[in-house]
Amino acid sequence: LNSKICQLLNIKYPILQGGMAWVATAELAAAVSNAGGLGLIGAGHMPPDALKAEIRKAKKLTDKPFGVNIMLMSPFVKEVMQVVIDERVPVVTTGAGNPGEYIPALREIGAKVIPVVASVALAKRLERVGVDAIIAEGMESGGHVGEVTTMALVPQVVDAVSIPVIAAGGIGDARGVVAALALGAQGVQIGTLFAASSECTAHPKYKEAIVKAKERSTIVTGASTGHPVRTIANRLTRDFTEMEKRGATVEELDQLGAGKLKAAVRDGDIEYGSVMVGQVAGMIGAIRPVAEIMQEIVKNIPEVITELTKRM
Ligand SMILES: O=C(O)COc1ccc(-c2c[nH]c(CNC(=O)Nc3ncc(Sc4ccccn4)s3)n2)cc1
Repeated sequence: LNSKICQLLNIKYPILQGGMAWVATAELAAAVSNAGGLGLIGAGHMPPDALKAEIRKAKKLTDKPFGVNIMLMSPFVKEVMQVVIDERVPVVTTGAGNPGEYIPALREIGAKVIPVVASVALAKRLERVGVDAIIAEGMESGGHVGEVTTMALVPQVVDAVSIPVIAAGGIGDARGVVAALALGAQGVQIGTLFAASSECTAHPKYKEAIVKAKERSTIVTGASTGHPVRTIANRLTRDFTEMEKRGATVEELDQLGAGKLKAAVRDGDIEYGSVMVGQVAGMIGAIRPVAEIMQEIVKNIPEVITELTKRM
């Protein structure tokens, strides 16, 4: 399975692990990089020193390339960009915003910059400012989502830009990877499946919630705040939906959401926490080591393609 992404990022398989806030710590990122993909530390709302420590930990756990995902809504975005530059992190992905203003500084140190986008318009805007590739993320994914599905978004982004496109959202096995390649993507980004791994340091109750979830267990709330977020339906989403119906202000809703991702992922509060999980959770039946997850995907890709060609 060769792909421009493998050459661009110097990795064996064009499989990135989503840089999920609170979920994607150095242990998970290093395990995915050691397994031949690209691991990404999720900076989330981390202060700069915490991120530096995480990057140093990852450098001890793997000598393969790994990256950092910067959430552009973080109050520390400027400081963490500086940490990424000082630490010479080779790959930077960004989410929940437009990284345009940071691209010159990142390109200066030769970091590959790969923004996550949820629209063709943003993909075109960012190609123009010189990003290296685009992660087109469908609304099947967990966390902060756009409004277009992976199946519809990916081919339209592929047609709109000439830089490599990585598909994200709803990819849970080799069939999803082959489908993404068929849509014109050069690689995939996988979040929920890697969150359900042994090396992921999330709370066992958060991981158990992924294994128990079905394809209809998640709901998107917060559209009225401008940050629609996909999580497992629970008491928090019921309270959130109630408040939205009663016309709560954006501040009140953001107040309700604040700190709830940490509550779910770190403290295992899956009733009142924000259990950010994608729709592929329905096909995840167990927590497995990253190497096993990666090897099963890579082994099955040729079989999926052979099965397809037999039907031609
Ligand atoms: O159009 C523009 O200029 C920028 O607009 C954008 C709008 C959306 C996106 C986008 C969609 N998906 C992604 C990548 N995925 C994510 O960013 N997923 C996330 N999950 C949890 C996060 S923490 C958070 C964030 C908001 C509210 C509550 N918590 S961020 N980025 C990127 C840019």
